Amino acid sequence: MQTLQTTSLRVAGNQLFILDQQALPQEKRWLDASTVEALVGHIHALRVRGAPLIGLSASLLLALLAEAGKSRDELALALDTLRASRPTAVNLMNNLDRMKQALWQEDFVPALSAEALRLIDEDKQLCDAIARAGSELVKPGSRLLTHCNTGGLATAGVGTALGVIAVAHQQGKIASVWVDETRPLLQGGRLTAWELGELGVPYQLITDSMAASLMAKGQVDAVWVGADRIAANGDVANKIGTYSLAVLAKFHGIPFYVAAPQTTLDPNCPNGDAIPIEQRAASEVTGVAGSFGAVQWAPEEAKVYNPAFDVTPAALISGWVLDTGVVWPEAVAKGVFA
Ligand SMILES: CSC[C@H]1O[C@H](OP(=O)(O)O)[C@H](O)[C@@H]1O
Repeated sequence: MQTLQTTSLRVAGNQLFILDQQALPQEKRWLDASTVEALVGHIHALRVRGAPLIGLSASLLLALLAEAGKSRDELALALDTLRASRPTAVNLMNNLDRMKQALWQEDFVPALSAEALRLIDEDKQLCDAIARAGSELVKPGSRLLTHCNTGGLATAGVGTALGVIAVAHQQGKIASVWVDETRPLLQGGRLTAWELGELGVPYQLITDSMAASLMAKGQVDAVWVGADRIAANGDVANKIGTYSLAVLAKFHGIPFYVAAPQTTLDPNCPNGDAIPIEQRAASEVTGVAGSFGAVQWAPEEAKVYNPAFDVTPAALISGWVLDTGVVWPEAVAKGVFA
């Protein structure tokens, strides 16, 4: 496969490398992800993360394994293993379903490579389209609030919600961005802060618990988040803490937008109750770990509830900003996502 580089993926010499997103921003560390075991480990540990990126990394690896001579049966097993690596973000399943179609073609090696590269190029274009559509909703002088990380690190392009913010910034419409640190894994405090700094977008980092008082003070003009899965009725699974932001935004009359590509839609999932929510390790809540080391502060015996995502009901969402344009609640109520 040709040499390829995105913000957090690299293909060189038929090997896949990933930018370790758990080491950022203190360290830019590229790690080998050229086996199923290695990539699954990176996905489990969120060294590779972000709904679109998880699917794209898995697709690229499958294509590289095919070029390395793996049999169709070995590739089918690899595909199933990768497909099960994280349960909530549907982009992974959607991408690998397309790769499976390529796998069953007679000349499957070039078919897999072509499909993986097509998915990468499509995601870049999807991000650009989302950013164009979403930036039109951003008014001059906006103070936006965002949660988790939805930028170039999580996609092959400019990002989803963060792509909207980046383009709106280029248009001179962003006064500032409130960045939720996003406990427990701090994707906002580590990754979004880093990406917005690189982009020169003015931002202030806040703890997740500060969003409510900022809204009460009239300091937030709109909330922009990404998505891991959009159900047929418009319910959205996203990083834990998104639902509380949506409730707060509704209470304060603040627009709440979800930005996502088509690959996040799941018409086979009737509503948010049917979205599998990944439960993660207690150690992510009882302490913190990164390239700086690790520290634990809660009692060893502490019982912990650590869902990686929550579900925001469609009734709390002002608009779904997709690559095909903005989808408003009336259309969602009529079943546009079904
Ligand atoms: C454009 S990324 C979408 C989505 O993925 C993130 O989850 P994670 O960091 O666990 O992979 C987060 O929910 C983002 O909103």
